[in-house]
Amino acid sequence: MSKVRVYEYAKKQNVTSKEVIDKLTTMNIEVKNHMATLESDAIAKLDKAYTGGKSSTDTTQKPQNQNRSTQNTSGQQNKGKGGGPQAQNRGPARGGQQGGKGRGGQRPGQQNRGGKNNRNQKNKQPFQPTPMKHRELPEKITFTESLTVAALAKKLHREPTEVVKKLFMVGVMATVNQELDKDTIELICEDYGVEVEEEILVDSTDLETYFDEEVEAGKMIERPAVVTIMGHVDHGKTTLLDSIRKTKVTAGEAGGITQHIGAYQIDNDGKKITFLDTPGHAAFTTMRARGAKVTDITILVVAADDGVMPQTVEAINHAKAAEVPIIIAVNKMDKQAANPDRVMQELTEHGLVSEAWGGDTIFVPVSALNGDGIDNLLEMIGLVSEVEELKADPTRRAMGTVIEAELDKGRGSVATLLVQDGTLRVGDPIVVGNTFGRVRAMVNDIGRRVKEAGPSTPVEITGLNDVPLAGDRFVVFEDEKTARSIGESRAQQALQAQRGEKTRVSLDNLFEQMKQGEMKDLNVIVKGDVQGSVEAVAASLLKIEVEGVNVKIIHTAVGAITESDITLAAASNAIVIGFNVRPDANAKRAADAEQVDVRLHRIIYKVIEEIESAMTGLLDPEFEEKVIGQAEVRQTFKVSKVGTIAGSYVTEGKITRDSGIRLIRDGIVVFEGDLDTLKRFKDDTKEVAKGYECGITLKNYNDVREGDIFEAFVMEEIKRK
Ligand SMILES: Nc1nc2c(ncn2[C@@H]2O[C@H](COP(=O)(O)OP(=O)(O)OP(=O)(O)O)[C@@H](O)[C@H]2O)c(=O)[nH]1
Repeated sequence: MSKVRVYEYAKKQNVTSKEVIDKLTTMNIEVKNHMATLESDAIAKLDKAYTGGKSSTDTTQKPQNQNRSTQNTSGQQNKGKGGGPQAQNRGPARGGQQGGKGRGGQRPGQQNRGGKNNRNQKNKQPFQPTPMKHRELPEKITFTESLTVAALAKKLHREPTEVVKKLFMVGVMATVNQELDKDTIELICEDYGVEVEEEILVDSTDLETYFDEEVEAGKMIERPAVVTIMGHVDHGKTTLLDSIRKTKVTAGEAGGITQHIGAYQIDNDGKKITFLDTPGHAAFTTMRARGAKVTDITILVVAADDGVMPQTVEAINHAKAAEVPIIIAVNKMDKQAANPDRVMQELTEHGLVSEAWGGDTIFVPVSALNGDGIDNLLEMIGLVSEVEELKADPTRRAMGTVIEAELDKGRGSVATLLVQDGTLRVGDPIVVGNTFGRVRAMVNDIGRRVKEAGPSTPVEITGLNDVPLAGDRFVVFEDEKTARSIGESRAQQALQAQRGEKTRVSLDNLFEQMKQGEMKDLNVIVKGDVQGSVEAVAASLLKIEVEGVNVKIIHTAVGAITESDITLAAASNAIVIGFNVRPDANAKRAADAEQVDVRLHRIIYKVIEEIESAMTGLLDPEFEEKVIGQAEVRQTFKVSKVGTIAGSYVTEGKITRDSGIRLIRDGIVVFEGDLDTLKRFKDDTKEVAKGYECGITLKNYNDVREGDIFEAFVMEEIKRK
């Protein structure tokens, strides 16, 4: 019979050590304390008292899954008293724990092991203690995304093999290094009775996440609307901006007339409105392309004497793509030639129907020059802002967008920021795009130094380590160290991203994106040579029916593909179709840089075919012609049945048997077709290189003359982007 200490015995009987000691005292058995060893006769007596004589230390009676504790107990036996308190501790502790958790279930594997141990015990082989400490199951574990079996076992303080067995029991065959998904992890943890929680990793360097932070509804207050003015060249954007500012800037403010930064704020009957002075639509869309939505309302200026012009349409489409409400300012109403009805009529064609005509677009006749109608315009802005319910929480950390930024010789990096939420203060540690710093000085729209700026306020700041880009987001952090580390890792990431690839939609990856459910709308911009062809292409595109994706025409116009088209395409993840038109040099460069897919066509059904096949994943490989060589005809021989043999001399590159041939006479292509035979002396040959003579005949063409030039070309498949 084994020796057992008092506390061990107490644990087995689920009583306190003191109770056991008391009982022993009544039996006249003296023990010093709970660590005292019980002799076998004492155990027998206690057993009698507690269990009516059934031995409590008889290990062979126990469930097999307690074999490990048995193992330890037998170890203690072998080692005798030298086993030390810790070693003695293990066996019973585990036994108690298992009993406590009420888990009597046995696994076949464990039985086997138990059997083996029992044999060991019988053979009295020296005991090898298990290296892993037996630890209690944790109450709760956490994981992110997934865990390997080994990692899960470690978190559960269990042997990996035990977890593998458990998995096996629930029908999951897994090796120790296999990744387990969320469901499986939860299943296993449930089986162990351990709570489990998935931790969602938040990327602290992603500034957008701060914009998405939950805010208390109670702290939200009304904020000024942010307005952008757009329109065709010379329709009066600048004049309107000036006119609004002059009428509304308080007279007492010295220097209030000169606008200091690319945005300003006015007070209209106690309500503030912020105007952004973005030069043109491109800037507006560039910001959007960078993920920033800054504009709440767009004022579209249309000169009443000129009507809707190409850039008016472009502005409409930019605003629509950004889903920003549009107010029409029909300008130059003071002019004799003003014809507001015509403006209304023309805009109807672009889906902007005036309220007077039963639509819901606000039209305000104004004269930016003499100030007529400006009050009405501001009132309408107020009305739309109310409908939009523009709100922000001034108590939050400040965040917003860069309106413009530059490097100033004296002051270093200078950035105009639009605070969109929270309140920005001098001294705030800040991350702006891929730059960081502390707000050193802050200046408002009229050049005054300010200490803080609330929602919808434009301010100019200094104190950044580098110059950010227009459209970059900014977020304030609790300390400079955090700001620095986030700013630095963002700069690092940006560098890596520059080297890596962007995934813009292109016809080549369209099908892939559709399959992955990333694409619901295929945004398309159509540019064409004449209005008729643009409309025809757009109409045919809209007729394409492929399940899972919708063609959405976001902009159409007559003329070459411009940089602005590319910017809009990049911001809206659109492809550009050019029908009988080409991109200009700037557009080409921008398309390359932004990786916008530009498709050029001359035949409508080809456009449709291409888009359709891209949608169904059947896009044919694209080929490009490559000129491989040139030969000059030195002499011709007419041979009956064969035709004209051109004795030629290869002047450049090479001519190959399977190349296509263009026959050029006086700079004009007179024939294009296939080569029939290519011979060196009398033998057929596969290719003839520069500096050699050869005989060439063409398939179905005999009018070859001395002095003609053969241009050899091959069609090469080009790798899709
Ligand atoms: N008669 C009249 N002229 C106006 C009015 N608004 C603007 N103009 C004139 O129209 C011309 C163009 O005005 P701008 O404000 O520069 O036009 P813009 O749209 O800003 O032009 P860009 O900056 O070139 O795109 C200027 O000569 C203005 O004086 C108006 O309400 N009435």
